[in-house]
Amino acid sequence: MSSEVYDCIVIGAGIQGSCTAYQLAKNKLKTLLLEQFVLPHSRGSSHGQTRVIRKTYEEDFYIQMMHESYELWAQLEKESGVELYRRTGLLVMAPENGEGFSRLKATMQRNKIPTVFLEKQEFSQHIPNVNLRDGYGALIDTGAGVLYADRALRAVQRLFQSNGGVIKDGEKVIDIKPGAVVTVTTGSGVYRGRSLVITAGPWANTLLTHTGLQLPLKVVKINVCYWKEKIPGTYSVNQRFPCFIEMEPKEGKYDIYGLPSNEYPGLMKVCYHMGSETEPDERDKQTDTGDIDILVRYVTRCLPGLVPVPAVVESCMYTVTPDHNFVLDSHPTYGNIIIGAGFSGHGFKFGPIIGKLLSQLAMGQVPSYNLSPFRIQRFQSHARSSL
Ligand SMILES: Cc1cc2nc3c(=O)[nH]c(=O)nc-3n(C[C@H](O)[C@H](O)[C@H](O)COP(=O)(O)OP(=O)(O)OC[C@H]3O[C@@H](n4cnc5c(N)ncnc54)[C@H](O)[C@@H]3O)c2cc1C
Ligand SMILES: O=C(O)[C@@H]1CCCCN1
Repeated sequence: MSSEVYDCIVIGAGIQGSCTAYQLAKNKLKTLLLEQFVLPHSRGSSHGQTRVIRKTYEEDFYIQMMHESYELWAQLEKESGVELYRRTGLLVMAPENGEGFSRLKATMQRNKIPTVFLEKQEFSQHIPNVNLRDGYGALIDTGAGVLYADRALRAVQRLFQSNGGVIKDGEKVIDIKPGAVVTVTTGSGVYRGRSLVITAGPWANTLLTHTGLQLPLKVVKINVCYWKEKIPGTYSVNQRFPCFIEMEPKEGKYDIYGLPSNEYPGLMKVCYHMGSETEPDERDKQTDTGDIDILVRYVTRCLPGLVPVPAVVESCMYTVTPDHNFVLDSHPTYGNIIIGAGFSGHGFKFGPIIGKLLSQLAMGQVPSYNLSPFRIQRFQSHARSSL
């Protein structure tokens, strides 16, 4: 074991761990970022070319965090010199008189988010090649867009290193010994840190076992489906086609969403916002395609310009909490162990602000947002502490 003691060790170099490590290094803390796989990899939750960024949320607290997150993404673009965000707008379709849509509209208005409400008659003029279901309303969050995910992850990791941070990839953490100085053992080394941040995505509970804590997290495999345009360019980012979310689609219980064709020319990404449960190390053994059946019916009904058979299917994982809100908190027993987990399929856009908040917790500072929606305590009967 080296006698070196880091100010902070971060486990997991997905978007949340990388953004946290970057914030710590920027604050001049001696920081080590450990990653089990050789980087870059496609086995967790942060890989792939694109993610949606939006302020379209029903809860004020997410909108407030997104205001700052947009600013931090813009700063990252500036510091890295890499384009990370492309504005496309986000179309939301939902049952017009449903509770979700009413709540969403009210929150958008209350927070003065630039929004265009589309009447049924003008819908097809603004959004050609999309069939709006009868009884469904539509709005556009005009500032929403696409984040270039893989590019963003690389940029943040580079900035972390250029601020003096150390990344050790291909090093799986196999043990954690809590204490005033935490000892972390990997397959090839032993490291010590005054604080520890666990941002292990789908593996959060595997690591938390070493600290006597389990969270109510469900890991699901998402089939990331790309669909071929019958006429290339119909749904292209270059034609200013927006991202979209359909809430409460008739075809399934969860949202269906899409991003304009961009990363694979002629192919549009359309996915189901849920999947089937999996062990993170056994992801490829989960072969359920019930979500794809739902998507085939949806594409056939709603997106007539796409061939209703997926042309490419990739894999990704969500780590889902019971209320779909994140976990951003200190460990209930060990105050110098910080946990960022359960991003429930919507955490990427928050990466920079989550990095800031987790770094504040690791530095013992008061976090700049009220973190009560994200506390471990909210699970009460769910969270099992074996200590
Ligand atoms: C298909 C899909 C679509 C999505 N769409 C959106 C979207 O449009 N907008 C949005 O905002 N969000 C979206 N998300 C969610 C977002 O991508 C995730 O919330 C985010 O990437 C989670 O990041 P993370 O760092 O927590 O996890 P991960 O990226 O999984 O990172 C955790 C890391 O920890 C490492 N690790 C685990 N165990 C160990 C160990 N023992 N030792 C060392 N390292 C370890 C893992 O290898 C991994 O690299 C989507 C997710 C998916 C899957
Ligand atoms: O976080 C998001 O914005 C998207 C919305 C749709 C589901 C996947 N995640």
